[in-house]
Amino acid sequence: GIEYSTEPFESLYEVYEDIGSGQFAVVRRCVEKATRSEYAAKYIRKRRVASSRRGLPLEVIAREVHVLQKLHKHQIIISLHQVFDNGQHVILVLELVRGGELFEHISERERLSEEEASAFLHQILLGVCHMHSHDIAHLDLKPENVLLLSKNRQHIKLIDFGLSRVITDAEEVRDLMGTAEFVAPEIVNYEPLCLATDMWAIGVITYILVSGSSPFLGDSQQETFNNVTAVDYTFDTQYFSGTSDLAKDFICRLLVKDVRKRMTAKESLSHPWIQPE
Ligand SMILES: Cc1ccc2c(c1)c1c3c(c(C)cc1n2CCCN)C(=O)NC3=O
Repeated sequence: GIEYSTEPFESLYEVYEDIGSGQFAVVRRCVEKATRSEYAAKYIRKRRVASSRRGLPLEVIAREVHVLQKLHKHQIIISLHQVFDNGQHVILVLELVRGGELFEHISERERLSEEEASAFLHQILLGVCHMHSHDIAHLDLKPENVLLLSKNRQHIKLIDFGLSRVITDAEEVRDLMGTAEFVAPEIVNYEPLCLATDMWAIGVITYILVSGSSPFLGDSQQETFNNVTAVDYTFDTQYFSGTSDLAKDFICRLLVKDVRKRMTAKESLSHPWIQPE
C-alpha cells in the first residue's frame, strides 16, 4: 500500500489557505510543485503519548489511509494521492473538489426539488454501495461530508473516512459517536454497529434534502438522542405538504430501529424514488 513519505512535505508542495478544520485535522489547499496540480492536504495531528487527548493514535490514522486505499478508485470516493509523516502530523494529500459542501448547497436553497434530491441520493448510494461491498462502513455520513465537484453540477464526492471501519462479524464495534443528528439508535445504545448504520444516516440526509428540516434534532444532544432511540419523527405538513408518498416511503424504510429490517444500500438503489425514470 501507500508508504508514508518522510520527505519534507513543504519541499514538494506549496501550501495555501485553510479550507476546513475538524477536531484532529486541518485541511489546506496545496499545489504539487512538480505538476502544478492542486490538492487538499489534510493535516492529522499525531498523538504523542497514549494518555494525551490531543491528536490521534497512529493506528486510527492508518485505518483512514487503509480505507481510502481500498476504496478510492471509485469515482464517488475522494481519491488519495500521497501520504506524508512529518513527525507532528500525518498529511493526507487528497483530490481537491471545488463545489464545496452539499450542506452549503442546501442552506442556500432551503430545500431541493425531489428530482435534484433523488439525483444526489442516487450518487451517494452508489458510493455507499461500493463501500459496503468491501464491508466498510463510513459511520459519519452527513451533508458536510458530501462535496460537490462544482457549484452547478450534480456530481459529488464522499469525504472524511476518519470514523470509517471494516465491519466484520467477529470484531464488534460499539464505542463510536458520529454527529448526534445523524447517529442511528444502535450507536446511541452502544449496540454493535453495522453497515445498516450508514443507511439510517442516509434516511436522515434524505429527510433534510427534501424538507429543509431535521427529523430528530432537539434542543440538546441528549434530547436528540432520545428522539433517535424512540424513532420519534413525523412528516410535519409544514415541511412535507408537497412531498411525494414515494419519497416518504423511501425515508420510512431507512428510519427503522431494527437494523435487520432497514433497507440495504443495494435495495435502496432499486427503490422507485431513486430509479431514474
Ligand atoms: C472547496 C472545498 C471546501 C471545503 C472543503 C473541501 C473543499 C475539502 C476537501 C476535502 C476534505 C477532507 C475537506 C474539505 N473541506 C472542508 C469542509 C468539509 N466538511 C478533501 O478530501 N478534498 C476536498 O476538496
